[in-house]
Amino acid sequence: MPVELQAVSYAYGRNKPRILDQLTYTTPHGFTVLLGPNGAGKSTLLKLAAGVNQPTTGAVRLGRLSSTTREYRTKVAWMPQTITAMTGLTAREQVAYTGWLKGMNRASAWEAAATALDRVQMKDRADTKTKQLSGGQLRRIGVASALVHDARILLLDEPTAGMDPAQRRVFRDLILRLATDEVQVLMSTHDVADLAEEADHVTVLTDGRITFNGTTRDFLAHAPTQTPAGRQAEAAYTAISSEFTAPPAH
Ligand SMILES: Nc1ncnc2c1ncn2[C@@H]1O[C@H](COP(=O)(O)OP(=O)(O)OP(=O)(O)O)[C@@H](O)[C@H]1O
Repeated sequence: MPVELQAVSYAYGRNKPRILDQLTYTTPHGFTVLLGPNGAGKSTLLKLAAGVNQPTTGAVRLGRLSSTTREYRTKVAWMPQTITAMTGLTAREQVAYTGWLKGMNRASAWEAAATALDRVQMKDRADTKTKQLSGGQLRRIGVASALVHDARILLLDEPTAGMDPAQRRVFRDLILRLATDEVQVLMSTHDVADLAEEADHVTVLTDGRITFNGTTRDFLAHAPTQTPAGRQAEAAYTAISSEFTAPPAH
């Protein structure tokens, strides 16, 4: 079941500009990458879909459930751009804590944390204090925290930012495994080349508006015909971006 943003507008406070204005969007099936330039509103869209922020006008729903409800937030997981290592907690404790915050009892959260750490290949770091983990490892803790409570929708905000190419490859494989028939993954990224070709869907957000939303195949079809293999996603993204910014023909 998808998340639906229904004519959603959002501003960070009264008298502040609207970052999103009457945006309507349904999260696609499978694995979707959310692309767009800096400041386009990707994080804002993900926070609204996660129920972390509430729209100024419009509604965010998952079937019958409104994003204002606690039940909604148990079905949707959000990984923020910055993962905070909690002082004094081990990796397993930090992941279990997230599960508990999402309404699991202590024993189930503790067991689920071990499984989630295993899925992100961090089982051997379960007893390490999160303050001692590298940036890439901490991001994997972020994904494990998103996985711990069996959410149906995973919203990941630039999970590969700051990773080296080898870490990105491991991460990409992990994310590809996460999207299943039952679980949707919507992930913002600037790694167009790395991820867009692997996704089922691509959504491009420009200046708070959706400028492309379709299958990866349709997205890649925007690349000029002579584009070499391996450069298709970047070329398609550039073409879509310039279509949007091009002045109207006279
Ligand atoms: N907490 C905040 N208070 C005020 N303005 C904010 C806040 N967070 C974001 N903004 C503004 O909202 C707009 C959209 O920001 P957002 O972080 O959603 O974009 P983004 O597409 O995720 O950008 P990036 O790719 O740089 O992460 C920007 O103009 C930003 O300055």
